[in-house]
Amino acid sequence: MVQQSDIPKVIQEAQERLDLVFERLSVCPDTRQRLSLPHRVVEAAIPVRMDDGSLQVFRSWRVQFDVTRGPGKGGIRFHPSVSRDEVIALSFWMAIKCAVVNLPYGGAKGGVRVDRKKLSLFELERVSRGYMRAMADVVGPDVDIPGPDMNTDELVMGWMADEYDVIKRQRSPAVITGKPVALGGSRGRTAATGEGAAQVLDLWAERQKKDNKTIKIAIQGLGNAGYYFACAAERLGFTVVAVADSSGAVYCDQGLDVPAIYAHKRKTRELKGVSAENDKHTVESLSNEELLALDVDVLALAAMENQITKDNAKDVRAKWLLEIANGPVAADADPMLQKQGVTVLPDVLVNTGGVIVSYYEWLQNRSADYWSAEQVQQRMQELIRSQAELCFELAENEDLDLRSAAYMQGIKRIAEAMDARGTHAEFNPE
Ligand SMILES: NC(=O)C1=CN([C@@H]2O[C@H](COP(=O)(O)OP(=O)(O)OC[C@H]3O[C@@H](n4cnc5c(N)ncnc54)[C@H](OP(=O)(O)O)[C@@H]3O)[C@@H](O)[C@H]2O)C=CC1
Ligand SMILES: O=C(O)CCC(=O)C(=O)O
Repeated sequence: MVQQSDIPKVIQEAQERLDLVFERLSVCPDTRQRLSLPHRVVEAAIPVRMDDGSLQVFRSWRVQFDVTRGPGKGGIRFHPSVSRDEVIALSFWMAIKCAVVNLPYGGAKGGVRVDRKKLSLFELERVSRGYMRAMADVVGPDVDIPGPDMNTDELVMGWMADEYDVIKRQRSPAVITGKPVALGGSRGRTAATGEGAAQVLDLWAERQKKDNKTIKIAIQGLGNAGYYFACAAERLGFTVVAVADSSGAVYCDQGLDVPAIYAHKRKTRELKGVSAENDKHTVESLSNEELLALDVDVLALAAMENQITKDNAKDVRAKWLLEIANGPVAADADPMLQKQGVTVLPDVLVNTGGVIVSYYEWLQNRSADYWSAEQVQQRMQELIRSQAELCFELAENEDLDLRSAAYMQGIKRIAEAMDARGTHAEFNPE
């Protein structure tokens, strides 16, 4: 029997968010116990020779939280504050997320405690290859398939894929997703997370009978997820009026020229200094806090976890909050937002475009049959919209908030798989 004190605090907190779902669902109580502890946690030191000749040792983790529905799946995060607990929590949410959109995967996640911005390109390559050397024995196409996350991109995935091949002395493209197309990556993976989030928002607006043209969006985070979300949202007729990165935010009520702003950011590495020349209209500089409190229709959070907490939830004036990042709304802020009438579209549904296209990449690698960008886009849209539709209907029929409905959709599928494996042979709800 798992003791409460054995359960990592982050998982106790995660499970508290699921209380309502477990109460409502007639699944075996053992499911909750099974989801209390990670299946496997691997911690490794990565020694790296720096360009100046010194040696630095980076801490890293790979966690496979649950593998009942299939091999582990989840990205690798490079961040100076990443911790064992954070990776455990993220791997837990990956298990729920893959089940919400019915991918044949469990949940996993990885992390390296490193500040990418302080590394040269060669140092970044050595850290990436070092991570794969440390984890090569615990990942694999049928075991655990890493992919990109914060501060890791196709460059990093490509080096890791190559390192795995060198270690195993064979070509195994299906071991990792988010690779460059030249190495078996899928067309459309780079934009997929943002694209998928825009599709969920579009469907939600349609159900609310709102015209996209009347909807103004502020976005926190202008990296992979945030930038491609902005592009897709504009294509679908929404207006992006504000964007933020870690250096600050810019705002223009008539709408921003996001590609021009992104080009500036890529050149200078920050939003600071975006001026009127970069944009169709004059832009105003804001702080991140001001962006979160803007009077817009949609606040899209595409940066980090815990951006809206009990301390700033009261300042949110947007009607809809789109969670593109993982865990951007802290548990204690949820009831406050509900009370204020803010609808939260939850991360475990909204940001699944990325992992869906990662799944398609894995399928393409395994069949050696490669799809066009249009095929990828069409299949991803169909899948994310149909699973979002199911979730929205569940919320309506069961009178649940959207987060609880998404959790219910995911947990039910995990519980069914646990049951089918015979783990709960003795369980009979009748
Ligand atoms: N990439 C993917 O496929 C997926 C990503 N996600 C989630 O989406 C989120 C973003 O990931 P991704 O886009 O890949 O990461 P990136 O590293 O590409 O981008 C992160 C962005 O957030 C900004 N940022 C960081 N801290 C802050 C802050 N305190 N305030 C405002 N902006 C900030 C960064 O600013 P700066 O550029 O200045 O550093 C950057 O623009 C993460 O939670 C990730 O887990 C979820 C599913 C899939
Ligand atoms: O494509 C992947 O496997 C990464 C997905 C991921 O890490 C996420 O959805 O948070």
